[in-house]
Amino acid sequence: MFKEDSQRGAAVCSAVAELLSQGQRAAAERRGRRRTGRENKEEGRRGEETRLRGKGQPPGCPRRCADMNDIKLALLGSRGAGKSAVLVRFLTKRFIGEYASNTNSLYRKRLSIDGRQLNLEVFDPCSQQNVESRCILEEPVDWADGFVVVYDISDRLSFLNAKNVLCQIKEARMESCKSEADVPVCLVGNKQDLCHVRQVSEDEGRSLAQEHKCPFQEVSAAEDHQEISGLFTKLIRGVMEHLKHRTDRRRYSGSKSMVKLINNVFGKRRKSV
Ligand SMILES: Nc1nc2c(ncn2[C@@H]2O[C@H](COP(=O)(O)OP(=O)(O)OP(=O)(O)O)[C@@H](O)[C@H]2O)c(=O)[nH]1
Repeated sequence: MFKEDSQRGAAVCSAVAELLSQGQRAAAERRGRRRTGRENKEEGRRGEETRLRGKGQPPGCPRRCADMNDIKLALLGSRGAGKSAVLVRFLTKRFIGEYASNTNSLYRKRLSIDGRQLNLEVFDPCSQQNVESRCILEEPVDWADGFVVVYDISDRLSFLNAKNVLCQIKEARMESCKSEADVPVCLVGNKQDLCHVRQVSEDEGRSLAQEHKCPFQEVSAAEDHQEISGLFTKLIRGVMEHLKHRTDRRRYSGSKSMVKLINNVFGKRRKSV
């Protein structure tokens, strides 16, 4: 059981590290510096799908007005919790059933919320990669504006992982941006249709969300679209509000410490390359 827990923890760690490493490449592009051979190689390997667009401004600068319409979210959670299913339900209203687990995906969609045209990007990391080489962060990162943390109500370990992830996000935020409001996050208890084999009560989910002051919803990606849509819309509104009030995006140290903290929890040591 411990081994499985540690594997799941490693998977979450991998997801965050991958997210951060993508932000690192985007930050490098923004600074307009030449990328190293290693970065070019990695970029080529991952292909177009996960490539991020540079914004032409250095990390730490406030967003320009146009950028306020670019919303970036990331899904985090245990392997098999239903991250892809939840996301695809939101984006396409469909439930496909099986999703590729061995690739990272960056989904893009234009949508309108409260009369504003938004460019949404959602990063859905694969949680099965080798963690060893990925828990490394040495450059500024500036990517996700909000997080969706997903667990499976029929899998207690996935709930415990979600708890850890929420703590990491909070701690990293406090460390990097003391004066800033918490980063928008929502907690999703997926697979509500499996309530006959439930291992996590709805009250537990709700009280965890209250503890972290984030919205919570139990959903079934297999059966329902409305609740998932409502949850994402709420999160995106939160991100829009958050971006409006944010003038200083000092994610550098926060992102570094996020990886460090996650590594601490899951027993990984930082390495240099
Ligand atoms: N019964 C039920 N099954 C679901 C639901 N959502 C997802 N699943 C199933 O759970 C399995 C995992 O779903 P994914 O969306 O691939 O989970 P994931 O978190 O993206 O997994 P990784 O990509 O491996 O990290 C798939 O077989 C889905 O069909 C749900 O709401 N109800």
